[in-house]
Amino acid sequence: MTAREDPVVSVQSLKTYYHDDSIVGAKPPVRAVDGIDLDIREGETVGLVGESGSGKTTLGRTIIGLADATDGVVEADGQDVTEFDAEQARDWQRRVGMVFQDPEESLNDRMTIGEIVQEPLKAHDWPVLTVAVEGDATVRGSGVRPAEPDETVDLTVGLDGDVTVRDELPLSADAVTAAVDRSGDAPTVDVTVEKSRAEIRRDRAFDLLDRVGLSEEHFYRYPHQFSGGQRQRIGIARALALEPEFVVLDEPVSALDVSVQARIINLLEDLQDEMGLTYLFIAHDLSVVRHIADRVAVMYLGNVVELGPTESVYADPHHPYTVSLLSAIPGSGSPWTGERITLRGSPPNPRDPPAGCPFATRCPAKIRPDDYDLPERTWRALDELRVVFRTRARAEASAAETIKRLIGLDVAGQDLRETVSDLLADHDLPPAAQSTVDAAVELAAGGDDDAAAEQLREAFGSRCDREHPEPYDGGEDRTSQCLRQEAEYDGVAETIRARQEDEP
Ligand SMILES: Nc1ncnc2c1ncn2[C@@H]1O[C@H](COP(=O)(O)OP(=O)(O)OP(=O)(O)O)[C@@H](O)[C@H]1O
Repeated sequence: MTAREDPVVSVQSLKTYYHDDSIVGAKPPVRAVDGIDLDIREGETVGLVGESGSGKTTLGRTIIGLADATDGVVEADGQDVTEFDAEQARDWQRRVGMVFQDPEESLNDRMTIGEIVQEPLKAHDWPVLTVAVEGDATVRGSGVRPAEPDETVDLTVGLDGDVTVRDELPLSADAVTAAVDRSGDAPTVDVTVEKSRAEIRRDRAFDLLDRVGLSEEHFYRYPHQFSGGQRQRIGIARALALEPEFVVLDEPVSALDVSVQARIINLLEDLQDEMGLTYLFIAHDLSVVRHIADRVAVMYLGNVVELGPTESVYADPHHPYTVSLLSAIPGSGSPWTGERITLRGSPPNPRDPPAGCPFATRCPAKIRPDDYDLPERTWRALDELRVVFRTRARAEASAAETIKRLIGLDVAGQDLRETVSDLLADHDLPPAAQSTVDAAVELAAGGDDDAAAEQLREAFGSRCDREHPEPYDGGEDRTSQCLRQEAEYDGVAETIRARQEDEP
């Protein structure tokens, strides 16, 4: 669907860190969300992708107020969600919903489907019907209150006592009477609802089950009696119970068979159209969000490294991490025509992220200094050598042991110099580079591993290791956080292709 421009939620410089509870020996916090800017516009679906642990769930939970922000702003209707008091937070909870990945775990097996779907209704004491009266009037009655300006109106009462009920409510106008007393200065309206709130809740649950493709007969059954796809439908009905505007869908189809996935995605799209919903759709790979997302946000180590309209990002990814994710889509669906990119190693520890670009340690398009013309594999060997010295400086372990762990070499009995030459054995370093390495090894052998690492950094270090990239405006509603977007550098895809050709 076409999104309108207004953001429902505007995330600004958001950080969510998890701190250890223990005071003694506390580790640095996990920087799950580490400085994110993201507007989610009314009516759109933003696909949030990235590998496990990149912080997707934490971002979704922080937006809807289930996780505490450490810093930054989550703005909705001009207010900062992260600063809400208890009552405002409760109000916000009504306006947002969340669907979880594993319908098996997220549904309580001791509750019937009817109870599960009604749970949020009861928790929020729903319904208290909002009443709008023509002109200035006082509203009285149990289970009703006057509608605030800009609030959804449940009952509209005319001064002749005529009542109109909002279509979405399971309540007929016959069940509501309004007695208008005009004897005072302003009219007073006494509203009586003949249907109990429990009955309205039950009928609302029936409606919700119907909307998600289940039926009344399922009301008294238990979750274990349903298939995975049906359980996810129940999870969706529960998330929509309070008519939210914004829903976080956290891997809603990842646990389902492929054939079922398509049906659930279709259902979510239909519900979005019918109810005017805005979605944040979390998935770990790009193939799932391709059809449902208007825009895609790619997350890595607590950062949104690329953001843009889905088709545009697919056709021409700007960030090397996006390129690598796209290259992993199996079959002909991938717009990346090069070889699959296998990222080296694993993501850095989010308690201790790199100082520069978060992706620098694994980036297949890392910027290299102009001083030497070396093949990429040699640059990587030099990076590894620097990590060895740094790790050795920190851990005070023997360099041989460190190297052994890092690259799996058999180094038993060898000394530092030998293991370093093993690491660089297949690489042809120009004399100037070789003497820099030799000097660094001497420093390390003399016990000054820090100086050795620093020497290598000065000679062979990359901008990417030092500078955290700012969001770069790529035009056409696109941003990416990669220094390679600057005009002086070759493009990301082009660089990766050239490096792949260099090293079959
Ligand atoms: N309650 C918590 N306490 C401490 N660390 C946490 C907590 N929840 C998540 N983390 C850590 O925060 C980081 C981000 O986790 P998060 O679940 O947000 O990522 P994700 O991208 O959604 O991953 P997944 O797809 O595996 O859920 C991870 O390193 C994770 O281990």
